[in-house]
Formats: sequence, C-alpha cells, structure tokens
Amino acid sequence: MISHDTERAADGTASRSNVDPEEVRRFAELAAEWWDPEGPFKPLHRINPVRLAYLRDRLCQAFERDPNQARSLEGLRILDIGCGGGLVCEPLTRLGATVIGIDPARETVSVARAHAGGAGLDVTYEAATAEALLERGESFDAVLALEVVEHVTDVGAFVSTVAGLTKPGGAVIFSTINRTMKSYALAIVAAEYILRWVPAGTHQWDRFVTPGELMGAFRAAGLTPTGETGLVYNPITDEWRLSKDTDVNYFASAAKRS
Ligand SMILES: C[S@@+](CC[C@H](N)C(=O)[O-])C[C@H]1O[C@@H](n2cnc3c(N)ncnc32)[C@H](O)[C@@H]1O
Ligand SMILES: [Mg+2]
Repeated sequence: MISHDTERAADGTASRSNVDPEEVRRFAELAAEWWDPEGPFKPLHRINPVRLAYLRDRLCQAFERDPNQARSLEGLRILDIGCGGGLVCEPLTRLGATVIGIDPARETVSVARAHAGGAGLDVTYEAATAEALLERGESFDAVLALEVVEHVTDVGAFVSTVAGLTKPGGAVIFSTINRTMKSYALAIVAAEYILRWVPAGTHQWDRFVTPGELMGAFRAAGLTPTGETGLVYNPITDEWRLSKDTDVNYFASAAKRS
C-alpha cells in the first residue's frame, strides 16, 4: 500500500526538495521486496559484495583506517541518502560506523527499520530528504548516494546539498549509471526488457549522468573529485567486478577540504 505522503517529501518540504514523486512512488510500490535476493532489487543484491568492499576500502583510505580491522569504520558518522531497504547501511554498521539512512519513501524506511531490528543492528532510519537534513544543520564524515542521482530532478542542486552535509575533511561517494549507447543497451534494453532484472521503466536514459558531469557538479559544489571506478558485469561468469571501464555502472568519489 502506498500512502499519499509519498507524493510529497516525507518531511513536507516538497517544493524545496529534489524529489520526483513518480520516481519515489515506483520504489515505494516495491518496498516489501527490498530484501528478496531474487526480487526486483536483485541487481543491488548481486553488486553488494563488490560495492561494500569498494566502499570500505575508499572510506578506509579517506580516513586512514586499516581495512583489515573487523570494525574499520568505528566512530565514523555516515549518511546514506536514498538508502532503500538498507542493503548498504547494515554492513557499514557491522563495520563499526554510525549509520543514518534516509529515503523519501516512508514504506521503504519502515522496511529498512524492521529489517535492521530483526538483525539486531542499530541503524538510524528516517523518511526524509537530504535537503531537510541540511536545513536542520546536520553534517557527516561521509555521505553516500548509491544508485540515487539518476532519480533526482536536479543533479547540481543535489550534489550541492550533499556537499553541505559533508564535514570539512569528509568524503562523498556516489554510484550511478553513465549516459552512453552502451548503457542504453545494457542498463535499459537488456536489464529491463530482455533479462527483466528490474521492472520496465525503472530508468530513464536521459537522466543518466556521465562521470564528467558528476565531477563537474562536485567541483561546482566545492568538492575535490578523488576518483572514478567502473563496475562491470561479466555475463559468462555472472559476476560483477570493479574495472576502469565506466561506460555503464560506476562509482565517483570526492573529498571536502578541511
Ligand atoms: C535504486 S534505489 C537504491 C537504494 C540503495 N541506495 C542501494 O543502492 O541499495 C534508489 C533509492 O533512491 C530513493 N530516491 C528516489 N529519489 C530520491 C531523492 N530525490 N532523494 C533521495 N532518495 C531518493 C528511492 O526511494 C530508492 O529507495
Ligand atoms: Mg537506478
């Protein structure tokens, strides 16, 4: 069941937020299925091991931590914007971080909260927009927006909000989909219509963001780009791995000067 609240941001700041109600509704309708590894979020489950290793390593590098320590992220306050069911919030909490997951869809946040509770993990979830957290003066050591920026209405404004939420000396990590012919063929035609990994209509190609555009937005927001890394699917082994190839899926990171 979808509450009408999802048509506005959960905090009521619809006019000032960067939320496209259609986008949020699409995800909210699937909220119950976040943790089904074979459900509509299967691709996120499949990429999770490799992206968690990537996130841990980047965060350890940014904050001079030892990635081999069991609780390598102890003491870091991390915001996960558009957290969905908490697929990343939970493992980062296990690594010792204090994680705040926000998502504009209330249904999604309820599912995330219940799942963390069931796992005995202390994750703070809130149905809120990034803009609302910035307005109340929150700031974090690291801010993540994973598979989110291709669903927001104004990338530049979103990145500038993210920059505002990041403490000086902090880190920003995004993951998204490039806007190339290859991403049209793979992320839309193959993933939505042939393999049916995700529901048709999940992505709009013209909302995809190139690494150059994202780096430009980082710089415009006063952040210093620190790298981009591709995430590629190998259909033969049915595995995902990190790569220099950013033609389809990629991570982009940035630092905020101290
Ligand atoms: C593809 S899911 C990614 C979920 C999670 N970050 C992950 O990677 O497992 C996109 C999420 O972004 C949320 N979302 C959509 N528009 C948003 C916006 N403007 N700001 C923040 N989150 C948004 C959706 O509700 C959905 O949960
Ligand atoms: Mg997406």
